[in-house]
Amino acid sequence: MAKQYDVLLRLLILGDSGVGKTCLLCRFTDNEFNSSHISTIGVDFKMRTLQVDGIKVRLQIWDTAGQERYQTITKQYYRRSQGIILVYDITSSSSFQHILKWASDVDEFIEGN
Ligand SMILES: Nc1nc2c(ncn2[C@@H]2O[C@H](COP(=O)(O)OP(=O)(O)OP(=O)(O)O)[C@@H](O)[C@H]2O)c(=O)[nH]1
Repeated sequence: MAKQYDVLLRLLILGDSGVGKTCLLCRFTDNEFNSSHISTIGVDFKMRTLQVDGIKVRLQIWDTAGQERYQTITKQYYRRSQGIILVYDITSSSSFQHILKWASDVDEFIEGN
């Protein structure tokens, strides 16, 4: 059986609740958009495999809940990822300002572990 991928990369999406993290991921993996907002509970993931310079790269992208009450769960995934995508809503300045907080949380968690 042909190998399904050559490289596996784990990415994590972070940002305030409602900024569009799940929608962004659904568009990227399934080319779909759903206008209803159902908050992610804890974490969820989707995959997409791309060809990059002849190499099959499988992206395993973890979508996290933006709500504060899930942060104990979502922080467990910081260390397991090889890349982090920080998302904000272009119509919400507070969600943009909070990007600094998300980034410093990641730094803090990674340094402490
Ligand atoms: N107009 C517009 N609305 C969007 C866009 N992306 C997402 N939305 C809407 O924003 C709302 C929230 O989107 P989600 O993707 O569920 O947000 P989220 O960041 O995953 O939220 P949590 O799971 O609570 O952290 C939904 O009602 C979407 O329809 C966009 O590009 N344009």
